[in-house]
Amino acid sequence: LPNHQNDGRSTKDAKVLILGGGVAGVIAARTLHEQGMDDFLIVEARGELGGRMQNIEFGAPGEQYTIELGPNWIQGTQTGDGPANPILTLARKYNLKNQFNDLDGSITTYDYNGFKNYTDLLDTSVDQFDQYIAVAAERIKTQQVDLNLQSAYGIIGATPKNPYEAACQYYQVDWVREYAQSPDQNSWIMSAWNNNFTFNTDMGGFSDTNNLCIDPRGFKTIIQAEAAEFLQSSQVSLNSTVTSIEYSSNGATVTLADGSSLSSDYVLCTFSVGVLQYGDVAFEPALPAWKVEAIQNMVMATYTKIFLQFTEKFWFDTQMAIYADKQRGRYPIWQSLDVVDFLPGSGIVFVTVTGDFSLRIESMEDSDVQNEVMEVLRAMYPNTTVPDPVAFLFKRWNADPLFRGSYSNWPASFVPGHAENLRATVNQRLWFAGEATSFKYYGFLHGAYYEGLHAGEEIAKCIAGGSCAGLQHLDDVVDASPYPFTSITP
Ligand SMILES: Cc1cc2nc3c(=O)[nH]c(=O)nc-3n(C[C@H](O)[C@H](O)[C@H](O)COP(=O)(O)OP(=O)(O)OC[C@H]3O[C@@H](n4cnc5c(N)ncnc54)[C@H](O)[C@@H]3O)c2cc1C
Repeated sequence: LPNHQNDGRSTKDAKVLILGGGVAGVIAARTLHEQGMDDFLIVEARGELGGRMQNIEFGAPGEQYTIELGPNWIQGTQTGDGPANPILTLARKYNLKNQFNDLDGSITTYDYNGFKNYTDLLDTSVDQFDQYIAVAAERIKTQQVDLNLQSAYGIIGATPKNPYEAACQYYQVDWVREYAQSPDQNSWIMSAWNNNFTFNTDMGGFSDTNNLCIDPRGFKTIIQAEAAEFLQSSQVSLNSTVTSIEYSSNGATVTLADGSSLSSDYVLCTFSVGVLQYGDVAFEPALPAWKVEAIQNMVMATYTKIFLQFTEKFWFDTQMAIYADKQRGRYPIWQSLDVVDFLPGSGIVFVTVTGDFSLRIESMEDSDVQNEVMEVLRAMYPNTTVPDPVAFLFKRWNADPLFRGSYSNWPASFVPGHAENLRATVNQRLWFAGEATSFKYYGFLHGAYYEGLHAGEEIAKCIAGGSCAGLQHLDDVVDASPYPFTSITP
């Protein structure tokens, strides 16, 4: 048998198995490579790298355009020569075509009877959003308990009272800031800080600008091109679905769907928290209770873009539109790609739904969803003969076993100890990284980027040092106090 012991390589299949070839996996691999450690293997179920960065050609034959099913924006760019979002840095390096998306100023508003101007309410909802962030900062100073956003809006006196206020709140909370969950499912304090770290330059954020990727190569091109700079074909195994991960303090063995297995000294798991919650991958031994609690306590939100193409544009000339329905979250946010800065002449408009509404439409037939969407569009344009679309498409992110949702979102019951445990190493050998393990930028591409970087650096240190404890965890996340009302008799 060949013996690799003397050439510095592991006798196992790789020193590090990187499970998942999304942003976190690719950047972890690049980091190991930069540290001179090339004995790693990326194991990815799909036929390409990029993970949730996915695009397709959409439209009638001969009228097709590249659209993004997953991430679309570089969120928070750069202010002057301040810190740059690393996704922006990659975009610059690979000449990614991206454009400023005017999410504050280029908006038309509608309700179920057609056009209706309520942009003043939108301005109010921006002020309310700023207020809830400011109050969250005060609560942190005095170590007050986290609450959910619905409570936050109630406390600052901003609970929506009609469909217009609800639509504007949805725009600010569920949509612009991409929490993709209704306010009752969001942490107040952490969502405020998640917002600040990316968008608020006073808090170290990049900028409050969102740039939309409209590159015909697709957004994923930046991560694939980056991988092409350092990755050898022997360092990546595509079309390889992991079914189980066996780990001990000596290393790990990963089993694939075809029955084959791979062994390593270290394993870095970058699967989404949705995949981990769902139990798509078996861990042997079962993960410890502190890790299970952290995984199950995070929320995997779903964000769904529903694309339509028409032969002729009949809709708003702004980049954005808001539709206020009697039911909050029913086909509320519309984006036109058929504008001068994006894909002029494309005839493409799309509507986004999130959270429970996403789950609802994932359980429906495409044709039924299309009928509902068209009903809304026809209500928005009562005096126009709105034809049926020539193309219609949406991706079911929650049903996809490789993702089980779109991105993580911190609920009020998730406290910093849980975040530490979500990221912590198990038995020194089993590591975790991905957008969800980012304290500051969970949910975002740049969160996945920084987490891949961090895990790569830490694993490289372990390898260089011979061994190490990994990232530490708390055995118990303690936040509760004993039942205090001793004077109350049962
Ligand atoms: C609809 C949508 C819109 C978004 N919008 C934005 C946006 O505009 N801006 C932004 O910054 N972020 C956005 N995001 C979030 C962003 O896409 C993620 O934060 C980021 O891509 C996560 O990268 P990751 O490496 O952590 O995980 P992933 O990209 O999920 O990588 C994990 C990899 O593991 C693979 N995998 C899973 N299970 C297995 C298995 N059993 N065996 C082998 N491989 C497996 C998956 O195929 C995947 O490639 C959006 C996401 C979605 C879905």
